[in-house]
Amino acid sequence: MSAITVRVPAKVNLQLAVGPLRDDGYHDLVNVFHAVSLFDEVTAAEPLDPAPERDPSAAPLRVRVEGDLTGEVPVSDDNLAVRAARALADRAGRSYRADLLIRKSIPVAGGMAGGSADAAAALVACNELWGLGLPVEDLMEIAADIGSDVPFALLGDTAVGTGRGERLAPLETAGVFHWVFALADGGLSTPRVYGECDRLREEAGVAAPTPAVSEALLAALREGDATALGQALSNDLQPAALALRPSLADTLAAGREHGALGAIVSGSGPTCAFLTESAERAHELAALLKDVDGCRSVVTAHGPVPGATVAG
Ligand SMILES: C[C@@](CO)(OP(=O)(O)O)[C@H](O)COP(=O)(O)OP(=O)(O)OC[C@H]1O[C@@H](n2ccc(N)nc2=O)[C@H](O)[C@@H]1O
Ligand SMILES: Nc1ncnc2c1ncn2[C@@H]1O[C@H](COP(=O)(O)OP(=O)(O)O)[C@@H](O)[C@H]1O
Repeated sequence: MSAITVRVPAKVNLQLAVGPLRDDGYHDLVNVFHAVSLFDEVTAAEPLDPAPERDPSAAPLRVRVEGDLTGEVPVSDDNLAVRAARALADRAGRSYRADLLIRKSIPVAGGMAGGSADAAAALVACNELWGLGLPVEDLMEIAADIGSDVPFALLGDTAVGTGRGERLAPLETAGVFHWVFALADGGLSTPRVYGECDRLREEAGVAAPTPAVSEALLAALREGDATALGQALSNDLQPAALALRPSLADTLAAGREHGALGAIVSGSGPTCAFLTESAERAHELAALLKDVDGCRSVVTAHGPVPGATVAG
């Protein structure tokens, strides 16, 4: 096969409980991930130019990015998809080549793990393109070294992540949940939001709690109860995201006023997520939120959906 395309979903965090800062610079988490139907696509293709023995200057891994607002996505070796492909080649012990094309629909630096999704998609695509046949457990290990959210993009559906979010256990869910996402202008830096969370806790003299999964959330997922799920959504990073981007409070309030079952900042933000009763209600709410200040665009999606999957 000379090209493999993988489709990979965005995530929203249904619960993000942030524990103390660890010595390695990460926080212990209980992170309930939920994959939603907003997808990036990554194609890994055999390069058409001469093999390296004939052109030693040719880079083994190259990347192009297509889509709206892809300005902040690096097209260098720092791209998370390139880092993932390189880590996979290193594991296989050979200098494989690939041209990667990322078609982005997931907002960049939006708290929906688009970069992590691209890394997971690159692992699946290159594993196939290079005929490595590595099992998903091996891909999971490589994924965790790239970033805390990357393993979940391989797994998809709904899962709880512990440790720094990379140790996953799938969660039982029933039915389909309907979401509206309000995308903001510009991103928020994940380390900066974690740093602000620590700062706010210190300022308030509050010790970081030991993170624990919400039983109410687990029950709502098991029963497919959107009303209960809306009430159980929680995000310990939300106060920090709001401190750094105060306009998000207005976006969340607008969603609640228009009847969302739950309104929350997704992960480190600035994307805001709204849960609704039905696909129809999601479209109605999306239309109402379109004109809210600070809202760049609004999309609807459903979850859960599977993780990185070879297309076609
Ligand atoms: C906050 C979350 C919620 O799912 O995602 P986003 O909302 O940004 O997508 C994640 O915890 C982000 O995971 P990811 O984006 O993979 O982060 P990593 O590359 O592993 O780490 C980037 C930086 O975030 C901080 N970090 C990340 C994970 C963690 N458990 N504790 C942390 O403090 C650290 O400062 C770290 O250096
Ligand atoms: N393939 C990629 N897609 C998006 N961002 C990437 C990618 N590779 C590296 N990055 C960098 O990672 C940062 C965080 O990206 P992203 O995963 O979209 O956001 P978040 O961590 O908020 O979910 C971006 O600011 C960008 O500089």
